Amino acid sequence: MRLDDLKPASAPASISLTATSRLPTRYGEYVLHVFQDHQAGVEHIALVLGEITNSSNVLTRVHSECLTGDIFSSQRCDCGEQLAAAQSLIHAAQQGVIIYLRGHEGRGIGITSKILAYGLQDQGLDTVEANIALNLPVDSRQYHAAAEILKQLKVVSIRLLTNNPDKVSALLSSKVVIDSILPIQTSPNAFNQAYLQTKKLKLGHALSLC
Ligand SMILES: Nc1nc2c(ncn2[C@@H]2O[C@H](COP(=O)(O)OP(=O)(O)OP(=O)(O)O)[C@@H](O)[C@H]2O)c(=O)[nH]1
Ligand SMILES: [Zn+2]
Repeated sequence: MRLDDLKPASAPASISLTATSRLPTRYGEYVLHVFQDHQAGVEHIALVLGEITNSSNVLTRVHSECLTGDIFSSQRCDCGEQLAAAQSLIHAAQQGVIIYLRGHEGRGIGITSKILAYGLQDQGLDTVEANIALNLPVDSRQYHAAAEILKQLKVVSIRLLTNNPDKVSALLSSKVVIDSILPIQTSPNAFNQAYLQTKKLKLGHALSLC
């Protein structure tokens, strides 16, 4: 796929493809596209394996940026493990896409506030209470950029890897066609057990925990 192939005349100017390259990874040889989100002022990533243009049922992970989990292997959350699991599943299927959404750090509150929230969680608040104590929204993420990227990649419909019902609703309201939803389970550890329990109980995530 070339840059020109990805620019339908009808695409809103708010998201545009700015660069593309091969990206060999431990999980296969992907193609990485950078999309500039002019409205949010961030650059999102689409990591594509195999041919997804005009394809249905494409295995898809829409992943919110988590610096601590994705880069530093933090055990306070399950993000890093989920990202690796998604890449591994896509590798096994030999087709799929990971849309890595920037500006989503801390469910939208940013890295400074997330780390402040971690401090409050260390004093006994849960992940939801900590955001509220900082006078910040519990979850301010939006997904229309992901929908627009899927449209520009000409993906017809997806198999979405997620446990988050709000993500499903948001993508559906942005006109993404979801064929099925696949849970993305990770192994809880001593540091993220309470966090996962809160995601399940307060945020409605489809997690099977004991
Ligand atoms: N504010 C805040 N954000 C967190 C915390 N732990 C992880 N995050 C952020 O939460 C986002 C990921 O959201 P999750 O709820 O883990 O998962 P999800 O993407 O909504 O749902 P899945 O598709 O099932 O993974 C990332 O942006 C993380 O930075 C926390 O304790 N507080
Ligand atoms: Zn995380």
